[in-house]
Amino acid sequence: MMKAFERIYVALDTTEVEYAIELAEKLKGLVGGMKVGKEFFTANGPQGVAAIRKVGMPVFLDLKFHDIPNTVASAIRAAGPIQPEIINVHAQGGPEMLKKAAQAGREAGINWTIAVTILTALDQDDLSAIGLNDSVEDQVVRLAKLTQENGLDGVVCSAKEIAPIRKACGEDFKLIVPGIRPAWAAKGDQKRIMTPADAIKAGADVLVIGRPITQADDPVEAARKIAQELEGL
Ligand SMILES: O=C(O)c1cc(=O)[nH]c(=O)n1[C@@H]1O[C@H](COP(=O)(O)O)[C@@H](O)[C@H]1O
Repeated sequence: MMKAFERIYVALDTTEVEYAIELAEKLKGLVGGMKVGKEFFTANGPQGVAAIRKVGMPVFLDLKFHDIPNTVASAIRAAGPIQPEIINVHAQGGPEMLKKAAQAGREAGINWTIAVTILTALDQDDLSAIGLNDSVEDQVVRLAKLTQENGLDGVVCSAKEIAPIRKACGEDFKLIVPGIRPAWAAKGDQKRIMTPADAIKAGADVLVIGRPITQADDPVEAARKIAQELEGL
């Protein structure tokens, strides 16, 4: 059973490796892990990720691979030596890509290989603009089922879709949820959002939280406040 604070992964969206290490050191013991994405990885590569791992925190390598099946599988195998706890691809890469990604994740010894459904910065109008005329919820559930059928461990989704995905995919399927905004934080570019406590109550396994912690005047205090909101739920 995960403790409440262990469900929080902090998004290290920065190019600055020293700052990232310092933040990871300060947040160790207050949150469950660090999420390293395209900005940090493009600037600092696998060595940068290794420096975060060295702090002693699990890492979610968020590179959202979306390419032909062979390329995605090879990229996941290449991530093996970095030893991320979680890695992700885009579910829109299709069934064959998902299957190969799941296999590669297992071969690489990565604990959870998961797929992004519909990004939390998109809403119904954005889906229409790219020619997807189903509701956000139907499209997310379709992609979650496809992800599960092809052997991955879970999905990234907004908190708004936790209930329908749980219904479709069951209790063991991992739900990693960004677009988290405490009542006191700015929404920024996120559109499908929820508070940390409500997302956990809805059934999220992991909360991905960036700016509400990293851009706070005191990130340690912000992380502590969020962890406290989750205690005893
Ligand atoms: O895969 C992700 O982590 C992800 C998927 C998604 O649908 N939406 C989303 O915001 N994310 C990531 O989650 C983090 C959210 O950061 P904040 O909006 O600052 O809390 C960013 O690093 C995003 O890249």
